[in-house]
Amino acid sequence: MTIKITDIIDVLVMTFIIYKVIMLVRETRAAQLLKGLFLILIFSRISILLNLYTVNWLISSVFTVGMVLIIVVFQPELRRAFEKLGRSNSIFTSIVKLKVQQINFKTEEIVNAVASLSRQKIGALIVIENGVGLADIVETGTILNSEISSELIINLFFPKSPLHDGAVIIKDEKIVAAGCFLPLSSNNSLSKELGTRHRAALGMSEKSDAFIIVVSEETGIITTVQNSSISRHIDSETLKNTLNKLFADSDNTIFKKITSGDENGNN
Ligand SMILES: Nc1ncnc2c1ncn2[C@@H]1O[C@H](COP(=O)(O)OP(=O)(O)OP(=O)(O)O)[C@@H](O)[C@H]1O
Repeated sequence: MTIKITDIIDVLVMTFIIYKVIMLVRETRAAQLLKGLFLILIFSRISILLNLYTVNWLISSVFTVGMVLIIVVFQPELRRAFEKLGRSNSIFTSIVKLKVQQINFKTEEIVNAVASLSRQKIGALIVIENGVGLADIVETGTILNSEISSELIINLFFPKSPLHDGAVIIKDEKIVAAGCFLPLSSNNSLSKELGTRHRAALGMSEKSDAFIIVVSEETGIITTVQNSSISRHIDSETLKNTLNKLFADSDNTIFKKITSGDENGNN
């Protein structure tokens, strides 16, 4: 006798179904009943094997009527069991919620830091890594690998801080490095009022798909740069929406759909 792959699938599916049923009815009145049904099934098989036709007929009849009775008598338990089954994807939902929280937290910390730096007119250059790796840029600065926090970002750009010169690099949930040197753009059409900080941001975006935030030391104006495109006079709300979308997009497609609005359903 050869065992086919479908036989294995068959056994696995049945094992899974039985396991699920046991888990659903465990510690309910229905558990006792299931044991009873199981015994009746065994007796039914035995009666077939021993050719006890009348006994088998009786058992089959009891079984059929029993099935109807089960549905009537155990209606509340069955309802609860199906409700439980409906909630069984709650682990998945929790993971998604956690991911949304992470994104919201990260966005909030960055936006708060940028808003504060802008108010205080402290120059800043923040690079958020996207699809293209920035290991070579990270190497030019000081490795931090710290949790993202607005206080840390503000501190790093504080004029007297040893790492305030250069760019902060953010990757996933970490501030990877600070004081990094970015490639300067040689674009001649860049406005004359924008100096080397902005030129460095543009240069970085010409070489990668990173999202770059610049805070001007002179004016406090917030500028964002991505794919060689410069957006000036960005307010906190716009930055928040852009970052939420950026982080959601860089996550996998399942999270993408759900995180298009924040936890409360607004964006
Ligand atoms: N290649 C670079 N990589 C990273 N940071 C740079 C680079 N070039 C300049 N910077 C940062 O920019 C600062 C100088 O900013 P500068 O005033 O020239 O630029 P800016 O675009 O006019 O900005 P701001 O409006 O803040 O004055 C430096 O102190 C340094 O922190």
